Amino acid sequence: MSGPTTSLTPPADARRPVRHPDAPAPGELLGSHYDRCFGCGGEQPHGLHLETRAGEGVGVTAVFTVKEAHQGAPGLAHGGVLATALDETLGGLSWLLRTIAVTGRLETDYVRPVPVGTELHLAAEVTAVHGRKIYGTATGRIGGPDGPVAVRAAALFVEVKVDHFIENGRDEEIRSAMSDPDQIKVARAFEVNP
Ligand SMILES: CCCCCCCCCC(=O)SCCNC(=O)CCNC(=O)[C@H](O)C(C)(C)COP(=O)(O)OP(=O)(O)OC[C@H]1O[C@@H](n2cnc3c(N)ncnc32)[C@H](O)[C@@H]1OP(=O)(O)O
Repeated sequence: MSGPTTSLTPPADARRPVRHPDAPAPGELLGSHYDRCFGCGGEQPHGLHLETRAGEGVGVTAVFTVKEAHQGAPGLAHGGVLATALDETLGGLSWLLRTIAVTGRLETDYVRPVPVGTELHLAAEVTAVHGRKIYGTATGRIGGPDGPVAVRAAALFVEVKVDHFIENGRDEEIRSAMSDPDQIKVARAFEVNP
């Protein structure tokens, strides 16, 4: 069979994830990796404005407030928006490994409806690493970190170099990002072997 292995179960010889020694301290706000990001960008008016913090171990937490613009059914969050919130939270794990990685696969379970106005408390952790593959899980709870689980995800991220974005992104945004010293700083922070 050709094509990628799509299993979200880490292989038997996967290694335990290790928090990078220079990872942000537990509780520290990670900040946005790109200010126009739909998930976390402060300059993205249509975005989710997710704020993610480093957690203990190789974990992060985030809070997403479901707004009127995030509806699918009347008064309820759209499933795709919730998947985005999970994806973005899982993306924040890059800061703890100090590895740039993109989503290869994301599986989402929708456990209960999420009304507009809800504060969704998200938590994600890396569960295993195998070569360039980073396995993670995430949950979203209603109203607080111990609230009822509304959504769950399992994901496989694949490590990439900064070139992944330079080679594939639209020229206009790449040029703008490359001329922004803050953006260069973010990219450098992840480049363990520049
Ligand atoms: C600065 C931080 C930036 C963080 C951004 C966070 C934003 C939130 C997260 C996102 O939404 S990222 C955007 C959505 N994702 C993408 O746009 C990724 C699009 N896909 C790709 O670019 C490529 O398919 C990918 C980089 C994922 C893989 O291509 P490669 O050619 O680099 O990988 P390769 O085919 O060599 O596979 C490497 C390993 O990963 C496995 N793999 C690759 N794609 C997979 C997949 N889709 N599902 C499962 N496994 C996959 C593959 O089987 C293989 O496993 P083995 O090492 O065991 O052989």
